[in-house]
Amino acid sequence: MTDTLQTQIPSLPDGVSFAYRGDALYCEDLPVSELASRYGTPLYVYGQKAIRTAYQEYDQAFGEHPHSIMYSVKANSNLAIVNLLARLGAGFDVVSGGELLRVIAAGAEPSRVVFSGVGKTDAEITLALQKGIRCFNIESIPELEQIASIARKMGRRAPVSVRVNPNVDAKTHPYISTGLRNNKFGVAYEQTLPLYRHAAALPEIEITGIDCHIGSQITELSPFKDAGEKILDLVAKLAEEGIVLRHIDFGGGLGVRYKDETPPSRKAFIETLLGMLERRGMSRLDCLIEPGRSIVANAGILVCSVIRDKTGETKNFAVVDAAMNDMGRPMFYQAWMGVVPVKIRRGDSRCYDVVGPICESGDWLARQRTLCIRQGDLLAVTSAGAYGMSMSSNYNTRPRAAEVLVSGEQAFCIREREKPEDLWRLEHIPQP
Ligand SMILES: Cc1ncc(COP(=O)(O)O)c(C=O)c1O
Ligand SMILES: N[C@@H](CCCC[NH3+])C(=O)O
Repeated sequence: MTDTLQTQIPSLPDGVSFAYRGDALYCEDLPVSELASRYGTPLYVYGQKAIRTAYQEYDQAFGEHPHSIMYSVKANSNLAIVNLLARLGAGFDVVSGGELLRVIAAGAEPSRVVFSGVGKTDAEITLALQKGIRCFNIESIPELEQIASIARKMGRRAPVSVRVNPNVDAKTHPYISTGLRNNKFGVAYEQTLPLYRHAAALPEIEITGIDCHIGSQITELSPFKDAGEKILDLVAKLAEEGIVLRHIDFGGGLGVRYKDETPPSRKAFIETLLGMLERRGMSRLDCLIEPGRSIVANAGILVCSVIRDKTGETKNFAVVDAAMNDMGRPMFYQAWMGVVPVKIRRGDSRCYDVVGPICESGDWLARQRTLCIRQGDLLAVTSAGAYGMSMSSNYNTRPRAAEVLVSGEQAFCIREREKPEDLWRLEHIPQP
């Protein structure tokens, strides 16, 4: 039962905002244990320095090349994080009217927003036209017709860029792969040129660019190169026909280290994109990217408390107060998330499955981890800044966690912990 003596400092995926000082985990200049006692658990903690650094690495890698970094809001849509990125100069990739209103509420300019998604409703298209977004990334021919018809009625011209499905394997989890022919996303490669020709003939449509996004958590450059070259072939063919684009949007998708992945650096990723443009003499094109995970994943942790140390017949369970409703990635994608102690304990360690209190066997955060813990100890799920809080739910009437943004020695509560009564606030009992 007793394994090894846990004395080593666990490795963290990215040391920008999070590091151990002695035995204690810190977010920038604050001990995470102090944040947990101040705000309770489960608690999302984000380091602003990691977000800032990631954004600036992208920005600097572009050098003088005209570019826009359109942060993909779905990764982490907290107003404070969107606001921080807006102040750094980011634009935004949104996929719903809600996300559009959210970025405007956070202080972003609608003219710096691109709107992606296969199912934009009439109400969302109307809202986006009223607000004056930078462009729609259109994903089908019927969507083009619908946007044109709404723009006509409003007496507007709609800026559009076509999201192309290049039929390229992103070599990632099938649920987060989006650029294969059988995925629902984008316009089929072969249909793209006829669609542009048709769009160019519509007076309500203003063609601005071309777009592709082939998936998420991509850890090699080759899928980006394969997709990029195919898109640039289209740009060249369009130019021959007199359809001149202003921008090319290579989408997001750059992976991060959760465990031992070695994704390309942000710099290498951008150099690859710019290299492709230069080789084709297309350097005048404004270059857009839509990163989400690679800006926020390693800028956040999810702090939880051990409720029970439950020794099973065949397994030990560390039952914690965070669950699949707080962090769904393990359940959705069998994703490996790091789990580290907030204060390192010296002593005998055992092998645990780290699980939540929800009534589902899929409610696990990590499996087979060697930990030295006691009831009441704090653990941190690492790399939790992306697709954590933004995918959370209230399943089992569990109030969502609080969120805190740390800057040096200062912590700011950027979302209060929900109260149970918040959860039924919109519900009504019919009168008998
Ligand atoms: C259209 C679009 N752009 C950008 C992103 C951001 O992807 P990532 O978080 O992998 O950078 C996504 C999500 O995969 C997306 O669907
Ligand atoms: N939710 C996914 C990423 C999806 C990207 C959306 N296009 C994840 O947690 O890995």
